[in-house]
Amino acid sequence: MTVLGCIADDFTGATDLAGLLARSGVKVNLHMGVPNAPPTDTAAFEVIALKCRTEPVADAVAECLRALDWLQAAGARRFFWKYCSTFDSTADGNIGPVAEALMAKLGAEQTIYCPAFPENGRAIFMGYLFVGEQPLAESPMKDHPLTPMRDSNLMRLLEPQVTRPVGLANRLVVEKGAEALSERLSDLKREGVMHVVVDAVSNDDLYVISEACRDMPFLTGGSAVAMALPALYLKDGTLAADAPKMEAPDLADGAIVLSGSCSAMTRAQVAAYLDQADGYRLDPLDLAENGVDEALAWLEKQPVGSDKIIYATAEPSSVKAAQEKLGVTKAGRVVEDALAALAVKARELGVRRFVVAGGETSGAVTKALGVTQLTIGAEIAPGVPWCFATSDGHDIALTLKSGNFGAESFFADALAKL
Ligand SMILES: Nc1ncnc2c1ncn2[C@@H]1O[C@H](COP(=O)(O)OP(=O)(O)OP(=O)(O)O)[C@@H](O)[C@H]1O
Ligand SMILES: O=C(O)[C@@H](O)C(=O)CO
Repeated sequence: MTVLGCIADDFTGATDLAGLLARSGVKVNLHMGVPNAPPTDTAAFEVIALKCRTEPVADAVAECLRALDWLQAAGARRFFWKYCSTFDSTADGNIGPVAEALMAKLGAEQTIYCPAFPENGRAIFMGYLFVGEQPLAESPMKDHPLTPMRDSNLMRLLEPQVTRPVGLANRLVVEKGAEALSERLSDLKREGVMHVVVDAVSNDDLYVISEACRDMPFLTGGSAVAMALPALYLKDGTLAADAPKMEAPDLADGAIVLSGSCSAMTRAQVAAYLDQADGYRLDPLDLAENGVDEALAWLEKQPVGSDKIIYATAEPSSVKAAQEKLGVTKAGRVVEDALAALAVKARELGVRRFVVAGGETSGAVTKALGVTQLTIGAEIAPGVPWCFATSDGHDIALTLKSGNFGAESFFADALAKL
């Protein structure tokens, strides 16, 4: 029986969530896109990865409603809407509009918003989101290529995205425990507050939130607020433990790193990996004019077993220059299309391990590889597991790294782990 049906707004976010849920030992199924076939052989936790973070609002809402239908058909009665731990969105959405549409369909009167992920330095205090020790809007997220985050206050970020009132359950309440939090949520509900931002600075806070909210029909947040749910459901017998961890299949040596993330952490990771690997830099302006042939030719010349990286990762000034010339959407698209084509070429050349950095990038690459379902393997860094899939009849391993996650040595760490 599916206990929790989850919808994630990008692919790295979905593997992050699936990896944290699987830490508990329960079975997690991860689908890339809404499956075409009706649910069969379902798991306690079903996660559907969408690529809707920066889609037009109406498209994102429609796709999430389709995902909800599928998850309901899988038997789920509780649902989780996973977005980024840095609340990546614009004033138009999509976090709020999707939440309101799913709530309307489910008849849910209230939900919580908790993007905190303490193991990765995301904390919420008095409704303000911090990245490490910096408020969100002072962190490198202010320069994100698609969703620059220029305010740190989650209530102010959410308000323009929803039609119903937004409130806060602050850390002073969470600190008092699950009962106090439940009371605060009930008080807010009586006042007509439908959308409640909940503070959390530690995993203990997240546990309290899970305890208080475990039976709400609809929850929203980053991955970490869902992490404690399996343990709670196991404890009260709602769930029996399975053995979900998949041993890595036997894979050939070939590996490649494909990076389309321009986050501060990915920039450091790319620089570190270039010390040991051969690299090819993609330039969006050149791609828009001349296409991807030169990069494909470079890839063909690399030995299949060598350490190699193809990256569009660039400093904010260079991203801005490309966006000014091409427009934000086209600059992103030429890079995503190129990395997708390069992934397919790499597979044709015998590469079987793919390390991909960036959520949009991961969406483009997995789509091009025809990957629709993944199983979860070992965790490389908090929120970044190895995943296994088949592509064109071959077993492959993929890790889809959220832009900001992992240590500086992440790419080498990932490949050393398989
Ligand atoms: N040099 C560049 N100039 C302009 N746009 C770029 C450049 N390099 C990458 N991009 C685009 O920037 C976007 C980066 O988004 P992506 O989601 O892949 O990374 P991220 O936001 O860092 O990761 P995450 O969503 O996991 O946090 C993509 O659309 C990518 O194509
Ligand atoms: O929550 C996060 O930070 C990540 O899982 C993510 O969504 C990155 O795109």
